[in-house]
Amino acid sequence: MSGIQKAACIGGGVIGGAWAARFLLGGIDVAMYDPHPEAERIVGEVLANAERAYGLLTMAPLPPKGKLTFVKTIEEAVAGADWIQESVPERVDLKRNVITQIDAAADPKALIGSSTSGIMPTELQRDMKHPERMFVAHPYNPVYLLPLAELVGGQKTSPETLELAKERLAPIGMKGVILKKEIEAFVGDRLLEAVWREGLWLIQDDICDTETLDDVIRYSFGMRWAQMGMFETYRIAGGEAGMRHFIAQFGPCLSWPWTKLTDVVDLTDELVEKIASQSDAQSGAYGFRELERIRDENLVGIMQTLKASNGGKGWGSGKILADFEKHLWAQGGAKKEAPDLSQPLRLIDTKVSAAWVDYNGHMTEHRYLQVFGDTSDALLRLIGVDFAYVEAGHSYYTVETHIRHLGEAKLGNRLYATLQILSTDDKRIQYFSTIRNAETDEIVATAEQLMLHVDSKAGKSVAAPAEVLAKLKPIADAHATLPVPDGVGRSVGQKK
Ligand SMILES: NC(=O)C1=CN([C@@H]2O[C@H](COP(=O)(O)OP(=O)(O)OC[C@H]3O[C@@H](n4cnc5c(N)ncnc54)[C@H](O)[C@@H]3O)[C@@H](O)[C@H]2O)C=CC1
Ligand SMILES: C[N+](C)(C)CC(=O)CC(=O)[O-]
Repeated sequence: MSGIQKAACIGGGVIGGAWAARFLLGGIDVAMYDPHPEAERIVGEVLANAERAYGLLTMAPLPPKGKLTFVKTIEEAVAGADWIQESVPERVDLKRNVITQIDAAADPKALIGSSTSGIMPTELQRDMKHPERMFVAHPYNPVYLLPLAELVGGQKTSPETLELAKERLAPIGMKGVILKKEIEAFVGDRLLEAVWREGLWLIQDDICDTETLDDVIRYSFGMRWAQMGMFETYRIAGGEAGMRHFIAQFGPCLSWPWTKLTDVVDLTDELVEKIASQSDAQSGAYGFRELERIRDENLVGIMQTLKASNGGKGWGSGKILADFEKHLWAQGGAKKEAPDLSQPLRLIDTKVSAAWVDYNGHMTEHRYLQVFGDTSDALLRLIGVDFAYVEAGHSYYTVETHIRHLGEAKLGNRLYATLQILSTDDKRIQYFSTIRNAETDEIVATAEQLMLHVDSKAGKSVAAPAEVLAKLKPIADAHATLPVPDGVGRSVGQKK
């Protein structure tokens, strides 16, 4: 995957700020131009929320954060950038002027994406000298979490540009979807606007208020849409007879008078006030950034669940997350220094996130196992048992775990985990992991575990190959000289 080396963001509001966060957390330096007097504060707040969300999203090693520079002109921003993202307000004249200015100053090979929600790229590239490298890269809010960018070319965009854009987005965890033709509002916003238009009528006509309308979405089809789209969902809704039956049954409803679809409600001051005050009653108890954080935690939870779906292969946005993590591990793993074998291996650094805390106000039981599991995975990667190894049909499975809870971990506590190998043979690894509070170094929990090397297709244990054992042996030999940790061999309820 050949990625972006340096990005420029022109416009740093809701979307430009979140693009910057996506780039920076992907390890890419960003030059930002936005004349707003508070641009630095606004982008800083978006970045803080994005960092918090990534901390919850993944244990994979993120690259060192890119450097963010605020500059005074478009020319300064685009200098040396190979991806330029325009995110200025949605006005054709303004966007066209800004894009023409970018075009004049940028390297002719740099890609120029526009965040526009609906303007055709042909309109935007009209006055450019190098229009072949300009396209729409329409993201979804929050750009740093939602992986999609609709890639739309105009009449003068080259097909190679769209393919290259797709390729460059992949290493930062994004999925570029190339549309076959340009159309106003692309695919996503055409669908969203149809739903929004109908929603506005339902409020205007006092059928429901904003809260009821949102409840209808989030308790029903909103949940479906997070994991399957419209057509896959309706295929299932057609029962055993599938899509043809679904269309035969529900297709005729489309011409019943259920909907006002193409009529646009008149957004009078009165209607705007009605919607705004209903929305205040619904969500006004939360501040804006607080609502963003709640949204981010929910999105993270959904993506993590989808990552575990489909027999662990990942599904939808969870598959994109799994692929992103593979990339991060491959990158981060390659840069790792040789481990210090003279002591237990420090393999995991993490933080207690809001989603990990239970009704007792501290880290809940199963998250300990998650940290210990991640520690085991880190050992496996160290000895060459990585994604490619597992995909090829072999792995290590955990067959026994004994966890002792010795301290408390509270929300936001930084933790680290070390691992000491106790014994090995060609099939088994017995080891002892310790989670400590990174600020106080106090032990929070320990786990003694046993893993077995398996042929996952045959479903039975087999000896690990020589190349894995060769990487394991020096660690096991070095750890055999360390004192046996306190707690090894303990059973439940046993006195010291
Ligand atoms: N807000 C959303 O949900 C989404 C917005 N978009 C698109 O992203 C673009 C930006 O929208 P938002 O971020 O929501 O707007 P915004 O109003 O939050 O941000 C626009 C930013 O552009 C800056 N700006 C104005 N003139 C400028 C110029 N000449 N050069 C550089 N910066 C300039 C403003 O100071 C402001 O910070 C629009 O094209 C919009 O359609 C796309 C997807 C979702
Ligand atoms: C409201 N909007 C048209 C700017 C929304 C988008 O373009 C995409 C999104 O994030 O919903």
